[in-house]
Amino acid sequence: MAKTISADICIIGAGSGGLSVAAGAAQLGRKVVLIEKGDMGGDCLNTGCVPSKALIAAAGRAHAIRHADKFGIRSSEPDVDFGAVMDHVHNVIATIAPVDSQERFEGLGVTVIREHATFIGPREVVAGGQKIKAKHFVIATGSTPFVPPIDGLSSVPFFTNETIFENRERPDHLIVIGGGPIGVEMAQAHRRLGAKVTIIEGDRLLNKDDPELTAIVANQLREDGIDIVEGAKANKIIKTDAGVGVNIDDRTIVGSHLLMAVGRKPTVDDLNLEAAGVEYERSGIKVDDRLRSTNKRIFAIGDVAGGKQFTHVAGYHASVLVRNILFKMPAKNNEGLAPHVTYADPELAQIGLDEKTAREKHGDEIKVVRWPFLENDRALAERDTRGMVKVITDKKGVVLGAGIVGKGAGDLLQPWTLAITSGQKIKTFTDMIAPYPTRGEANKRVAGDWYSKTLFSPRTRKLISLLAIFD
Ligand SMILES: Cc1cc2nc3c(=O)[nH]c(=O)nc-3n(C[C@H](O)[C@H](O)[C@H](O)COP(=O)(O)OP(=O)(O)OC[C@H]3O[C@@H](n4cnc5c(N)ncnc54)[C@H](O)[C@@H]3O)c2cc1C
Ligand SMILES: NC(=O)c1ccc[n+]([C@@H]2O[C@H](COP(=O)([O-])OP(=O)(O)OC[C@H]3O[C@@H](n4cnc5c(N)ncnc54)[C@H](O)[C@@H]3O)[C@@H](O)[C@H]2O)c1
Repeated sequence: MAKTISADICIIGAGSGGLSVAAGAAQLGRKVVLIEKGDMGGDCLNTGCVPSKALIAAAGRAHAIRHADKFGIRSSEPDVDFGAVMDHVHNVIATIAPVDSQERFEGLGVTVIREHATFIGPREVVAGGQKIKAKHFVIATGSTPFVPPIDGLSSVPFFTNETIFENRERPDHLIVIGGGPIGVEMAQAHRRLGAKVTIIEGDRLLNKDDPELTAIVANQLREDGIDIVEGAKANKIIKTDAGVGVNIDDRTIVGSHLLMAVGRKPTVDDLNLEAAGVEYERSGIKVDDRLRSTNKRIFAIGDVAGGKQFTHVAGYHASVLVRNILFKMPAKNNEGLAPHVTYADPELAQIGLDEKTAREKHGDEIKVVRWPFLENDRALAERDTRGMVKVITDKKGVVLGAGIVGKGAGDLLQPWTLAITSGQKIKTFTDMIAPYPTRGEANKRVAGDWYSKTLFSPRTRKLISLLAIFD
């Protein structure tokens, strides 16, 4: 007979979302059970954000060695030890892992069960030999790589994000199917670590972002030597002597290895959601604006909730949930305000509306301003002037969206995130004093540009000459 545990909150999944709820609820004195079937830390720590950014960092070093000559330092072809690069990647994971560990959470008072969880009723879950009854359940089971039913795919070995960081030998020629964030980040990292790389993208590269900005990333990828095939869906995969062949339209691209990066699938299988009265669809569990499922005692957060799939969104969902469940506040999910960053070089960061969506929503009642890093002294000193800051406002200057492409774009975007979250006008940026020389000055200059046409108009000049009477 299964042992029964009673809890205030039972969380399924110890990834970015589940861990945040567990830490918050336990520290607020609630009895929390956290169930995890795999590694603590979920996708982000083990097979997502952390290993990918560590690999990108190594690739950046290799790229810098190749291109040092512009600084008067002799360039050379770096001697990349791919196995040692993967050691570095796993070392970074191990360094961060204690924060997400079972020991840490048990130290906070959480009961951690390392088993697969399944619902057996609207308020009951079983995991291993234990039955958990709770006032509230949180499904934070994340997502897994979507593997499309492409003819022949099952006849060849292929990587996904779950296996690529275990590979210790540099691929001769990596074919990446999918030119979204995973495809782009992994393609550039592998190319810079010495592999030949081809990206096959059915639509256009990074198609969720502003094409004016993504074109700058695509240029760099091409300059790095990546072959990009856009508007071409992989329709058949064949096994070849070299490894793998991917048929697109009337030609076959042959490579040594294959990475599938065509999107994600919410982890809803094997949870027996029907028994709990929780409905789901292809994109994930159906939730209302308070993240409640069709069973009001069961919430869903993070990748499985069918919205934006980012670690910071899963963490934000957790905060919405804590306010709802513990503070009894009707907090609403407003993930539309979440920024996203693709960590290519140059980085690509976006918050709020991009130009196309802003025009669809506001017609011509918007103003678009840009400031290129070509006019930024720090960028010139660093000989890296790729990219720009692009800002969209309404007629009165309220910031609707901002997109940045360039070195450190993710960090540079943060004041715009604050401005949009707090409904500020672009004038806030002209008022601030930005330290010189920083890339952040571009944020002030783009705001200055918004006013310059008015400021340097004949009307203002006339006003200034009138005021000169008081000289
Ligand atoms: C290659 C890659 C790079 C990424 N880079 C970034 C980035 O730079 N920035 C960013 O913000 N986002 C990034 N993401 C996205 C980010 O990893 C996810 O959005 C985030 O991990 C989602 O968190 P989550 O808590 O919803 O799910 P997860 O972190 O996936 O956690 C879900 C957990 O639930 C467990 N689980 C599932 N079913 C059960 C069950 N029945 N019983 C018990 N346990 C179960 C799983 O084992 C897993 O540990 C990246 C993703 C990938 C794949
Ligand atoms: N920096 C980050 O924050 C980061 C990094 C990686 C992943 N992520 C998260 O993970 C999610 C998944 O990333 P992803 O890149 O796998 O998915 P994605 O859905 O963003 O991109 C997949 C791409 O594959 C293409 N595609 C689909 N089928 C194809 C086919 N048969 N042939 C050729 N192309 C095909 C699609 O057109 C699309 O552009 C992202 O949306 C994001 O939420 C975030």
